[in-house]
Amino acid sequence: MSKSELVQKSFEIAKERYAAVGVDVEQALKNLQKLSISLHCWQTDDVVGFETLGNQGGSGIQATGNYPGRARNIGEVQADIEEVLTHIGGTHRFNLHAIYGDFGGKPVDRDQIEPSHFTGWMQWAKEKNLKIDFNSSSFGHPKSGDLTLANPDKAIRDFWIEHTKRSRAISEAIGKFQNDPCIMNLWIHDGMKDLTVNRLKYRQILEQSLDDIFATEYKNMKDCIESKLFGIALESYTVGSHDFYLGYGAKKQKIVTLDTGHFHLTESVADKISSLLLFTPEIMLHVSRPVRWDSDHVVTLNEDTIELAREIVRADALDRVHVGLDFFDASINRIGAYVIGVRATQKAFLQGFLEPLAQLREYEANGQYFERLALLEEAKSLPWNAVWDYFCLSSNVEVGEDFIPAVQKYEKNVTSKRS
Ligand SMILES: C[C@H](O)[C@H](O)[C@@H](O)C(=O)CO
Ligand SMILES: [Mn+2]
Repeated sequence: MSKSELVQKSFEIAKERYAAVGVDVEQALKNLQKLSISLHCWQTDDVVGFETLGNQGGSGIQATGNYPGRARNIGEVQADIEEVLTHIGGTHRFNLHAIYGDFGGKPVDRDQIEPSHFTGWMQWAKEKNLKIDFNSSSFGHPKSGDLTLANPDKAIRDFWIEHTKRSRAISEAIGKFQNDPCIMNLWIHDGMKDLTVNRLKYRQILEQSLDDIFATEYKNMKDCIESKLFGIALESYTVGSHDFYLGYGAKKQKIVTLDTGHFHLTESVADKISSLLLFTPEIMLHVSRPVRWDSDHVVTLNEDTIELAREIVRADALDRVHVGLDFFDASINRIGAYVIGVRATQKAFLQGFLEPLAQLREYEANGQYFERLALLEEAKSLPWNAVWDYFCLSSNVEVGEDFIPAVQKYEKNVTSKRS
């Protein structure tokens, strides 16, 4: 029997097995097909970008590793993303940072960026059937320091306010061009290495900066605000903490971004979904994998990711949740990193779509908690992977580990030749 016949046969059996617990597999496949994941540009080149002045690094984040083949220009980022797309089913988005503009070799400072620096990206994305999301970039610049939008120094603060306003205008232009809202994320590293006696003051300044930035209403972009627990060399205090942005988001109806690497390791990000859905308009996710800290490891199919996906499906909130990735591992094949991360995220959602929810909820309503736990446990080993293989087969992408040689081939022919 050929591999595809085997996949087909296993799928038919899985379908029956799932039907027995009240799950419609065809519907689950449709849902998975609709799940659009925003591929972050920064795994291609270790968050360096293409500014002529150069990204200085630092500002609380750090890509570690020196695996060969980093993308060195826009053409290489695009080629790498195109390669990634050949290994994943579904239709996806592309998440661009402001430092990845096409600056034509000119020194364009961050308070000077314009939509014209991103028209090439828009054109490319249209050709590749991708929608673009956007991010302001406040890190890795001579004016980044420890404080940007929360800086008491008006000149520095105004520089970053201008950058962020321009990032919103660029997002608006992108959204208009692609006839689909561009989701713009705002993350700043602002904080203190050591103890501060001015926690309130910096947060007051940040609130004022955000009010100024968000004063212009746009129709074709949506604002997201991303908190963080701490950054490297900014361990004692983060101005934009989760409480801060949760409060701001609820008050001003902004989208709160949940980066799964930005919380205490024993904190459940999945548990936050239902609360945010009640008080904020939508949710943006940065799916990541923290190992001991916000290490930005490649997403894998672990308990945290599965539980996060399940909570979104259980809340029937896919139309209010934007799923993006955020990892940057420079120690392994970067294209492989994307493929593993996207596929793991898709698998997690597929498991959510295949959950025997009606039966579980019936048990819960009846107070049958043994039965609920038993079915939750059994559901883990229902043949979801047969459905996954079928999704890959019918999406014309490699089934199972077959993507490994395909990624190796691109490495041999393309990325290994980059110096
Ligand atoms: C490069 C991204 O903006 C960055 O990863 C941010 O989203 C973040 O998570 C910082 O830790
Ligand atoms: Mn993030």
